[in-house]
Amino acid sequence: MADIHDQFDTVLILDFGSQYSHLITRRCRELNVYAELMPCTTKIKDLTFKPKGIILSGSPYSVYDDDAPHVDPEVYNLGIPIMGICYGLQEIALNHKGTVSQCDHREYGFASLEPTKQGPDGKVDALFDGLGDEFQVWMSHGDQLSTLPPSFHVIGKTDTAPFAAIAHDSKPLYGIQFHAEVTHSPLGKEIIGRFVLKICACQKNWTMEEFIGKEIKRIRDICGEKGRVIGAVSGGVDSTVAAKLMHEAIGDRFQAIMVDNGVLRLNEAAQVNEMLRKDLGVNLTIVDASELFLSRLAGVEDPEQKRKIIGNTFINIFEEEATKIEKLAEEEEKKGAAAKGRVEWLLQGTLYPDVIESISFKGPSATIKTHHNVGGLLKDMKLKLIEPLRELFKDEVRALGRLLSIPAPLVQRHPFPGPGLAIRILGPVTREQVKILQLADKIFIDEIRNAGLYDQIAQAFAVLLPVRAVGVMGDKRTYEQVIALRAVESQDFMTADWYVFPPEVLRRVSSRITNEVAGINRVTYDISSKPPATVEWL
Ligand SMILES: Nc1ncnc2c1ncn2[C@@H]1O[C@H](COP(=O)(O)OP(=O)(O)OP(=O)(O)O)[C@@H](O)[C@H]1O
Ligand SMILES: O=c1[nH]c(=O)c2[nH+]cn([C@@H]3O[C@H](COP(=O)(O)O)[C@@H](O)[C@H]3O)c2[nH]1
Ligand SMILES: NC(=O)CC[C@H](N)C(=O)O
Ligand SMILES: [Mg+2]
Repeated sequence: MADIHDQFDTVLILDFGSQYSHLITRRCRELNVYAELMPCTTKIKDLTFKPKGIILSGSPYSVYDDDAPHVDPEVYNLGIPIMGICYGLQEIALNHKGTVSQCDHREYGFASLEPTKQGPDGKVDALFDGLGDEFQVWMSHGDQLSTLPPSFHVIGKTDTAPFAAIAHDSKPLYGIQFHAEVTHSPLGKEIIGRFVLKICACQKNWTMEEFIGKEIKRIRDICGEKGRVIGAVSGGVDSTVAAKLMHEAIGDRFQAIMVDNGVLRLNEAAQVNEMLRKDLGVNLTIVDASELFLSRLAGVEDPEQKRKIIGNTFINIFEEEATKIEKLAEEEEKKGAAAKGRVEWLLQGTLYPDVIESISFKGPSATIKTHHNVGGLLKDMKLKLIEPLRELFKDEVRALGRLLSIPAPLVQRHPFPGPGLAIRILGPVTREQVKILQLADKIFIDEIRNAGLYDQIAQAFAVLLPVRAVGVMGDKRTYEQVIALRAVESQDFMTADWYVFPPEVLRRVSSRITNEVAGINRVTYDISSKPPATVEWL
């Protein structure tokens, strides 16, 4: 089976645990060059493909730390271009007998890089050629090179770092002390581009147009003539794009299943049904399991327990449905229908950030909350996994969705968590509480859309608080619940900031919710960023 890195020129990013490693991967992809992240401990003999170039990331370690991670020295025998960023530069220097020492003071923030003129004709290195006599870069380090390794020369310096960028005299080996991958280095992407396009000579063919054709062929190869696939869909972007891609590849041999868990948004099941079946032509079964979910959730307040119950119930329902589909096919066959293939595969909408998290060199970080979805938990299922979006970032998935003619409102949809409204109702979940939250949430989202703000906001939703407040309505005292509104701007949901609304939008939302939703007499707006808060309240 042709793997993705056999089909596209690939830059390998070796991760030493920097918080920016994934950004290096992203920058290459934005330049239409396929890049993949692997732990720095990867052994070259275990690589199943030959990269066109390698980038060594930054790291929280110092190269001289006892437990500092080091690259397999075999990388230098591959004969391909290698560039180190920050720790990566220090690692290359150390591997070539240079020295690294602690700076007098840590350098964190902007610096001005001056490309150094080389040789008699005074040209600057190809990495910086034409970028100007001096340009802004962003630094984050406590160590720096104190002596240059033999056979290397300086290609750029700053006021405090005389070896801010270095290159080997005859081999394609480079090191830069600054972080070219962050947007605070305005020419950073251009510099990464010089490396991957000019020095590594990668083809610029990583586009979703190229990807679609190749991925559809790959799916067909994997599934064979008859193999059938089932997949859980939620109406969210990831599962919809994955479902549509499967449909393009194997048509009706793909069967989508949506579970109504009783904590979806207002009319969500009906809308997803309409969309997937009619607009996208995907085979869909909707299973109404709301009774079961809500009965298992009764009286539960603890957020992690809510997640666990929902995750487990999802699996139970999903397995039942998979078995039903298999049985049905067997019965039809017995009655003489043409033999259908076995349901061998389970589609999952896993994205690259999930993959990165699991392969990151740094290892597991503290669990803030367990993000539950369906597929990730199907441990003892006999089904094999098929994950067509495994290599993609969210914006690539959206671009893919547009190419697959998935309607724009769907492609731009805000994410919605698998455990749904259960983690937005702060007390126990009941049908009545779900109804209140569904109505308030719909008003909020409708008004955001009416104001033309939906696409500027990464995620918006209402939260139902378990407290009651006093109000006055029609001269009568009321004693009712409170809705909190949440809207955030975010690139990747790892960090987020609250969205600044025009006041009239908030006024309209508040007035509509208190007027139209029985049981609510007060609306508040959440002005917390992440960190220290999280996006969801639970
Ligand atoms: N109600 C549901 N019915 C069936 N599957 C679901 C349901 N909710 C979630 N899932 C499954 O869990 C997966 C993970 O959910 P997640 O919310 O992360 O992704 P998504 O819903 O596809 O996209 P988005 O992140 O945009 O909401 C989905 O891709 C889908 O396979
Ligand atoms: O599928 C999911 N299952 C979950 O249990 C879950 N919890 C949070 N989220 C979504 O993740 C993003 C970050 O949310 P937090 O800042 O609250 O962790 C936001 O987009 C959240 O909506 C979830 N998604
Ligand atoms: N960002 C980095 O890669 C830092 C590398 C190393 N820990 C230093 O302080 O210099
Ligand atoms: Mg979702």
